[in-house]
Amino acid sequence: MALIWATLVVFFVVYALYELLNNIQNRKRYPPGPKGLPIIGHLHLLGKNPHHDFQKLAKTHGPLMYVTLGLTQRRSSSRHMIFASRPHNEAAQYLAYGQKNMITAKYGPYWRNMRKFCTQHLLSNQKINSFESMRSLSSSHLSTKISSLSADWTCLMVFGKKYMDEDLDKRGFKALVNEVEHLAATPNLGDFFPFLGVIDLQGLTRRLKDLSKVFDEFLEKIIDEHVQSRDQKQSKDFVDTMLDIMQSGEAEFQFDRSHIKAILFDMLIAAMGTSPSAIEWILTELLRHPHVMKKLQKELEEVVGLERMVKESDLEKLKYLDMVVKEGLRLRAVAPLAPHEAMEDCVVNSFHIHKGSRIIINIYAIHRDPNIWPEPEKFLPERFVGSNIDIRGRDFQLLPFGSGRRGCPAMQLAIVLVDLIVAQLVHCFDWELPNGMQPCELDVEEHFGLATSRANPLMAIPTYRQKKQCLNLRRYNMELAEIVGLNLIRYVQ
Ligand code: HEM
Repeated sequence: MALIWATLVVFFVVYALYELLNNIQNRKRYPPGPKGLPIIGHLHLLGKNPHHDFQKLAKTHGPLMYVTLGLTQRRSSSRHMIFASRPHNEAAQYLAYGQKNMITAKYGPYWRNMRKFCTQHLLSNQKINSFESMRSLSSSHLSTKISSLSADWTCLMVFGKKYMDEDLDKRGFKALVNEVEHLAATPNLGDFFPFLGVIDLQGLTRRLKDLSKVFDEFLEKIIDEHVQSRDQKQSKDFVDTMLDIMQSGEAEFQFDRSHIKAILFDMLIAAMGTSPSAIEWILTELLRHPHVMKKLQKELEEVVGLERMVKESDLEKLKYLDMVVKEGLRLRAVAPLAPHEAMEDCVVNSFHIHKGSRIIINIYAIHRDPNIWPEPEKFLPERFVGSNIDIRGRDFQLLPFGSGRRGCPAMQLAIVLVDLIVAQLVHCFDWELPNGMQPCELDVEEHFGLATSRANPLMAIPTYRQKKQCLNLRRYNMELAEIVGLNLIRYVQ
């Protein structure tokens, strides 16, 4: 009997040692991270500006960090083809017909084909150039009903015609797009605890359903109009081309009316939120730094003069403008967090990442990393003098448009829009702050959303500075200023 017990004890000891050794050998090294709470993980560490919170945590835990949010896991990380997918997104279930849009689509044939299609038929350099006349001439008689130039240009490019606020809803484009951006970025318990999505404790699902109904009716109307007018049209626009694909049945992926609506929705939201926010942030920094504004005006005077408007063809000669815009997009990242999903188990910087993990690239933190950018919190366009760092996703220290497969497909269009509108506003007007406010008093509080905008509207007083005062030009500029969301409190007569 004693022998049996001794054998069993030896067996268990050997087995335990074997298991221990095995575990040590196979132990996966996960990225470091803060201590989390049961069930909610690190959800309680995130406030109204999660990009700031992630940045603070990374100062303690390093650039590749592991946090768990509810029942899902997130890592702040570098990028790779394996991370080319997007995680589950509760808001897009309602607004984008079950993530059938491009922005939140999972990596796969549908996303690949739609991206290729949108790039070819809407966002290629050739297409963007073909809309140049629309961006200048038609602006002189912009409808005052749509208070957004971006909306106007987007409607023209994507839908083939302009739409008025009331075509969407009495609340108007800007208000509804703001609401979408806010809801899409609000931490939704359904994203982290899938079973809670159904209960809708935060009341978000009800608001999402309400919004999706308004947008759905608008997009249905656009498609119907295109179906009815197809035979009379000489040239096809973006919607017509998508209808052709749907009706031909030749798409290599499932493609019906809901897919068309999801893509149109993407373009509308992406275009209306991002570029106006970027412009508003750059103007904020110019108002906070009058010497930069003066230097930019001087460049514009030298290159363009004061006898005519800035044109798209002038942009490549405006080197200081390029630095101002780069620095503005660095300091005030409009899309501060890029959400991705790991498609396979992988190892990054010797840390193990599980398949299915959410990967969040904190563009905001990269842009303010003191190891890369001296005095990162300062607005210093001159930091780009003699530097060939660009914003097109090639240089990983400056990624306002992301990079790689999921990088912004509309980057070229966005750069033209932002450059042109900033140049025109600074060229046509001198700007001052209201009520004797000093430049350093102008706040930079952020409102986190799909596009992170100013929390408080920008108030500024423009004074007309061009020599030849042509009426159309004057009206155009006033509209431009309203369009980018500035609440102009006084126009100079
Ligand atoms: C200043 C303006 C803009 C900025 C800063 C910006 C930035 C970004 C960023 C950071 C991403 C995510 C990249 C990633 O996940 O790695 C993105 C994706 C995207 N953007 Fe933009 N964007 C701008 C303008 C636009 C415009 C005007 C449009 C449409 C007309 C647009 C359409 C899209 C789409 C469809 C995606 C998703 C691409 C995909 O997932 O495959 N963006 N953008």
